[in-house]
Formats: sequence, structure tokens, C-alpha cells
Amino acid sequence: MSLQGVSVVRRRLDTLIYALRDISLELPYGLWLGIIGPNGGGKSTFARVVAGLSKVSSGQVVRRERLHHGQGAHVKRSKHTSSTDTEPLPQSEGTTPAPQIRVVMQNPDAQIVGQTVYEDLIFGMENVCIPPEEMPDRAKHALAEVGLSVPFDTPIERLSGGQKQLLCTAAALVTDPDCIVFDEPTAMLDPFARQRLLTTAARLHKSGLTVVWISQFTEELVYADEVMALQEGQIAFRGTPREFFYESCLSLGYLPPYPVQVALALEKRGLSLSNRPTTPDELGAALGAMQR
Ligand SMILES: Nc1ncnc2c1ncn2[C@@H]1O[C@H](COP(=O)(O)OP(=O)(O)OP(=O)(O)O)[C@@H](O)[C@H]1O
Repeated sequence: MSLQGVSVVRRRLDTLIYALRDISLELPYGLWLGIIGPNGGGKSTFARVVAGLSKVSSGQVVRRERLHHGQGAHVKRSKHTSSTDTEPLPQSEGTTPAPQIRVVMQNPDAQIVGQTVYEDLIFGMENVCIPPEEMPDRAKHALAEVGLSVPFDTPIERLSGGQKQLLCTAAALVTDPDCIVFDEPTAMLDPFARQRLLTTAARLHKSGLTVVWISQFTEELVYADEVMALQEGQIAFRGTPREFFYESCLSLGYLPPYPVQVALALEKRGLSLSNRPTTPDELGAALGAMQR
């Protein structure tokens, strides 16, 4: 998919504000795009545009179908001119289905609709007309994929916050999406549950899922192929996580991940680590190499 000069204008009382302003980028299949930005920076609006849940005020969203078994590519352009939001974009104009993009939001309770784990998974499948006989297998498979081993009939209120986010991810997976947009999915989780959700997403990404991961935590950006920082609806930075952490993070007002802070502190004392580590493992390897 690509966004070409996309702006989203919102009306607040008598003022028009740009929730997104002139955003152009490619989101190829298989990419992990990490997004960071302050409150009101435009992250959720971007998530909604990518998912086809928000109209754009100007510009184009071009949705390209994934190529399956030698089929020709099908390109779908959406141009919308309304400044209000929330009507789904028309998802398909031809015989080829539009790419499936699902969203996992910050608050699991706002998106879980079933009373039990299975009921919730069924709801998503009914929405996209999965044949009923396929549902139990798909549900079982999706739960296994996210590593949530609870019985189908588990009541939702028995799940922890972290388990609920895994269920939301499974509910997205049951429909076999091309892309999942995670909109600050760890904001309400403890560190253990955060890490578990992140590594689950990383595993799914390895098996081909396109991931858009929005977070206020810089250490969650290490998995990204590309990082985008949004400020006041505009792209303030685009590049690799390493470039972001070492070149732009601090100047944009974010504290880099701890291993980067250590490396920068060492750099200040004249000890440059050649690999510019971004993870504890990389930092350990760099320090280990210096000792030898
Ligand atoms: N439905 C709406 N009506 C009017 N203004 C809106 C609406 N949704 C978002 N905005 C405004 O658009 C701008 C971008 O909002 P958005 O929710 O996309 O930012 P965000 O980066 O996700 O913020 P947060 O981290 O607080 O969720 C903000 O100024 C916000 O107030």
C-alpha cells in the first residue's frame, strides 16, 4: 500500500486542524513499520487511514493486492474529500478482494465483543463470512499462533490484560489478514505482558505478516524495519531504528532504549562501540568484543 500526499483535516469547534498533513510513504508487504509520536501527533489517525477506517481529506491511499500464485496485481485507489471521519472506505471495486488490514487497539476491553474466548473469535470470523465449519480450526490455530492456551469457553473476565491483548491479536489473525496495525497495544500492560505481545508480533511478522506498531516506548521500535516519528500530523523522522535512536531520538524529545543510552554515555567518554547497539544482546556483544 502507499499513501500519497495524504492529509486528514479535523474540525475542532471553529478551527480546522491537520490530524495528518501531506503524508507520503510506501508500506510494502512484509514490512514492520514502527511509529512514535506525542499525544495528538496523528498516530491513531494514521492507523485508521491505513486500516481504511478513516476518510482522507486530500491525497490518495493506494491499496495493492498481494500477488497470489501468478495472479496479476490489482491496484485500488481511494480518494476521499470529506473532513469527517469513521466511515469505512469502500474496500473492493473489482473481483480481487482488498488487502485485509486489522487493528489491535490500546484498550482490549474496547474491542472484545464476546463473553468467552471462542465467542469473540467467532464474531470476527462472522464479519468476514468465514464458513462456520472452518471456525473451530481457525480459532484453535489463531490461539496457538499467539501462544494463548486457554479453553474456548474461558470467560473474558478471567483473562489478564496481557491475555486479552493476545486474544485481540488472535481475533485479528482468524481472518488471515495481510497486515495488523497495533495502535499502542502495550500501553495498559505490565512489562512482562508487553514483552510477550511484542515477541508474538515479531514471530507473526517473521511468517510474513505486515506490521504497523505504534508505541510511545522507544525500546519497542527495535523490531521495526523502518521507524516513522509523527509530530503535529507530519513526518518528523523516517529511517532505520538505529538511525532514529542514535541521530534523532533525543532531539525529538524521546529517551533512547537503555542499551543505546549506555552506548552514547560510553561514546561521550571516547569509547565508541562500532556496532551502535540497540538491544541488550548487541550491547553485550560489543562490550564482550572490547574485552578480548
Ligand atoms: N474525531 C476527531 N474529531 C476532532 N479532532 C480529532 C478527532 N480525532 C483526532 N482528532 C485530533 O487530531 C489530532 C491527531 O489525533 P490522533 O488521535 O490521531 O493523535 P495520536 O497521536 O493518536 O494521539 P494519542 O497518543 O493521544 O492517542 C489531535 O489534535 C486530535 O485532537
